[in-house]
Amino acid sequence: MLRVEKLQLQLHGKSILEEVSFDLPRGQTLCVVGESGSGKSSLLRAVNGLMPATFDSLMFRPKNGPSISLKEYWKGRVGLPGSRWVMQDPLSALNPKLPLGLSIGESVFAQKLKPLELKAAISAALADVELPAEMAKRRPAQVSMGQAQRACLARALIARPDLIFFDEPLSALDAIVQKQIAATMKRIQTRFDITFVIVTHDLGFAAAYADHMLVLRGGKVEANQSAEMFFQAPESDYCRELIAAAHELGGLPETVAKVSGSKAAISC
Ligand SMILES: Nc1ncnc2c1ncn2[C@@H]1O[C@H](COP(=O)(O)OP(=O)(O)OP(=O)(O)O)[C@@H](O)[C@H]1O
Repeated sequence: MLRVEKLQLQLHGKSILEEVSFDLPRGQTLCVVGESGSGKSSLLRAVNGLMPATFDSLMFRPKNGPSISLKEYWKGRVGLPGSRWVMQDPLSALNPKLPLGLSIGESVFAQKLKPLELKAAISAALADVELPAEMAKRRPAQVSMGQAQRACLARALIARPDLIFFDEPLSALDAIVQKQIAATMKRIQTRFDITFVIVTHDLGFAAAYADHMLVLRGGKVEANQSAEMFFQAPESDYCRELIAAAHELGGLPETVAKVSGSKAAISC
């Protein structure tokens, strides 16, 4: 549903992304990993037309329509039709002055729902992310970080997106809440047939979650593989080293086979 061929991004004369390609089928998850500064967030922005990238081809196929060439679509607009974002820090993503219900409802204001319909849609979105309807009245300062991130998920979900971009969605949360929200994400992905692109530093999460892996290093692709192949037979020494390091730190499940690392240097 999202195919990117040879995307290049230069900012102020510096190469940020070089020949990045991937092809993500509908309903699946691409995890984008790589050390800090490798270009993960820039890739999400570039794929949404928010940065001046060049590419051979960038095609997006919404659920109920033919493929769209984003080069054409972006004449006069940005973003991908039917997509939403969930960011790393839920508290800065939500308006502190607005009750959560209004922040969630903002996503569908353009649909001009009647007040009762809007209220029902907000309650349903909250229920989808396992929050009670009364949360709609609370402001961000009156909820936990995990509840705030669930509200951000509800804000994305209420618009019934085809695709959600996540930028480090769990990194502001403790391990138990991470696990619970990851389970909610998986459930809503299956239920609503949504495609996910997730930037993460957490290889353990990627091992449990990804269908495809895109590993960036210094703006270049180190691996573009199915997750199964990536964890069994990674494409480069650097990726072997990443997996070995995650094993050493106890960040990968035992079911992921150990691969022997090389001497590739990893910085964070
Ligand atoms: N607007 C910008 N202008 C100039 N350089 C930028 C801009 N945005 C990002 N960069 C540079 O692009 C490179 C990649 O940054 P990016 O934020 O995409 O990395 P990242 O992999 O997402 O890092 P992190 O994991 O720390 O968030 C960095 O060298 C960064 O300084």
